[in-house]
Amino acid sequence: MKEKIVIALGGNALQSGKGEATAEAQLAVVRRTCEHIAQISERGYEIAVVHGNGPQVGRIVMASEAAKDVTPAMPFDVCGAMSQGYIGYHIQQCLKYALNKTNRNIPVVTVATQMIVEEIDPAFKNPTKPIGPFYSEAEAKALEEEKGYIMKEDAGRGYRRVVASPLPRKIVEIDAVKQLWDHAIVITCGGGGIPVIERPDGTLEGTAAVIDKDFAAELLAEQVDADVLMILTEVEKVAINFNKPNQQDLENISLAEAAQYMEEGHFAAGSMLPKVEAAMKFVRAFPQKKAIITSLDKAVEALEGKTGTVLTFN
Ligand SMILES: Nc1ncnc2c1ncn2[C@@H]1O[C@H](COP(=O)(O)OP(=O)(O)O)[C@@H](O)[C@H]1O
Ligand SMILES: NC(=O)OP(=O)(O)O
Repeated sequence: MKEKIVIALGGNALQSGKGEATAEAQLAVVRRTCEHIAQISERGYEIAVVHGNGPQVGRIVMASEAAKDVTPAMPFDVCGAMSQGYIGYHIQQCLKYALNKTNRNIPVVTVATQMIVEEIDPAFKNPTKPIGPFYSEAEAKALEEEKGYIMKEDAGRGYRRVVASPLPRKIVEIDAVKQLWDHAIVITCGGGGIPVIERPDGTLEGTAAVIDKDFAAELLAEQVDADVLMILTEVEKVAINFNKPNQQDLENISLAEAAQYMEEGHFAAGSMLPKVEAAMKFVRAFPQKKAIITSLDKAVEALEGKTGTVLTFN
């Protein structure tokens, strides 16, 4: 039986390091990303793809607000849905092309995916998720005053707007994803899913937030009984003492070791921490399975056990 893998794509899979925001720039990066995903598919894995959307949804919100004199501004959840649509479209187009090059006619489909979050999630009172472009400190202060945004420094890279990032609780379209699984590569839970709150009468209501895509990918991996949760980012391995002279890259780590390093503060909040937390949650739920954190270009090698940080229960 083919192994199932849920792949979470980090920011560098969608945008160049310079963060150029045009659709053309994104398409060029996605083209390269999809070559790697096609290679994974070629190795015989069944795949679902989850992608981030922080920069994209931030820019859609900005564009929508800037155009409000011409056309009504879109609510935040709708902007999230738009980001799923255009990122999914780019991945569909490029992945299909990459698969066809190896004569593998596998359908690729994006599911606009809603994710139930809890209205009482404390994240709504403590926004942490960076979205949109980077700003200088002075620009950030001006935006706080002008627009009431909450701006925070993002891992030494500049200031960004932050929004609430509640935990994903339930994938609304999970039955559709499961049915599609045997027939297609499914792009789902994009941007962590469109955050919705379930009312007592069963209706769903979109809310202003951006869910962490690594946590969403983990939930998906649990729900589809995936064999591997693979989180792809910029670094080949997770490290302790990251960016310090005594940095040490981690290869195979147990749940207990990961917990200890986390406790010691080795993983930066908002960047590596959610990835390690998602990986830990997956192996806690499925002690026989593994989570891999590595870079896009090392994904195939990591699946062959040659590199990456591999987290297992023991
Ligand atoms: N302990 C660590 N080990 C490795 N990378 C780390 C660590 N702490 C922080 N990082 C940084 O976190 C980044 C990944 O987070 P981020 O860029 O936010 O993710 P994404 O790939 O999902 O966009 C890495 O590229 C690295 O710069
Ligand atoms: N939604 C989400 O996690 O996006 P980023 O990966 O771009 O932060």
